[in-house]
Amino acid sequence: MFLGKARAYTNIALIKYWGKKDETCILPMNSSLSLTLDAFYTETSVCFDKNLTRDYFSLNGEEQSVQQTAKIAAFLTMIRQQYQLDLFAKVESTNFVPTAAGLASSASGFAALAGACNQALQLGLADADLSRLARRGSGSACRSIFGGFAEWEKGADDASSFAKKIPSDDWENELAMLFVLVDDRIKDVSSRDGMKRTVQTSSFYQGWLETAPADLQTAKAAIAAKDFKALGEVTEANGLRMHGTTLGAVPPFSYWSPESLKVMTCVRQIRAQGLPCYFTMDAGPNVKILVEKKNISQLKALLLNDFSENQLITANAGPGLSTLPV
Ligand SMILES: O=C(O)C[C@@](O)(CF)CCOP(=O)(O)OP(=O)(O)O
Repeated sequence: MFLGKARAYTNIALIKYWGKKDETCILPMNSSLSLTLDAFYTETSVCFDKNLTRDYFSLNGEEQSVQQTAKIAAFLTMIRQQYQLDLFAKVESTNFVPTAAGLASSASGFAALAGACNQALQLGLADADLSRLARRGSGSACRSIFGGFAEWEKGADDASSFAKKIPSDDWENELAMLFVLVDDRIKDVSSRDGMKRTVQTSSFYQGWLETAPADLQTAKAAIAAKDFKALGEVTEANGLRMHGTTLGAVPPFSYWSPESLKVMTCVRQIRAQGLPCYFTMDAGPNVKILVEKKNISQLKALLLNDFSENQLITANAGPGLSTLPV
């Protein structure tokens, strides 16, 4: 038996990954940039065992169905092919998220799984190759190998598409993110399905591709200059442009719920009153607000006028992947 265990934290994209050039290899159409957070993480253990006759996956102590295990099994099959292995594995993941409000991201899960496999099989992968491995599980997972700010260079092929840490002089430690949980019954389109439909059918997708590279450069310059206003503005604009592409898809769709829009309006009003804060959203109705750590208490107090305490979760910058004792 070969055992491995790792912990990885979720990351939130400030410049979004939205659209694949290659579905099998998970190569993106554009480069992206994220902030790894400390509030949500996944611990994953893997056991490659010759006595197993198929892959098993349990999440938060519950055995998952074959269908739910499909993404994990596909990742393990890629590992078996890449490393000429004929062993099945048992994967056990625990998501440490303050609430079950669907915040657990595939990013922390697959980054942790990549780290656990690296340890179990003693692959000795350096960060760039670990990032590539995680990317094969879920694109955004490649950024969770690193703490703080990470840039996922889209690259041209499997070998050149991976993330790296952005030098920031630890500026991320002066920032925070406030999650506003929007309780929404509508079943979202998954990020994987959403970006596929958008790439294939959206009349606005070309506009996204034409603007994302400049947004990335603006965000990197803002980080280098520790310019919060510049980083916030490009984060909010880029997120809105990403979501704009879904409205042009066939059939059109949107991740925004009425309460999402209410949060966005609140953020704009609070910003207009002089507290710098900027929102971003991913493949769901929850809203993430980027704010300087010194202002998080005031922001939270203002939001409590419109939202309940248990809808608000604060997060600071988080660390990169760590392997754990097995
Ligand atoms: O995180 C971002 O850059 C933006 C998004 O979160 C916006 F929704 C997409 C993340 O997509 P992911 O779940 O990584 O897709 P996969 O590669 O199909 O598994």
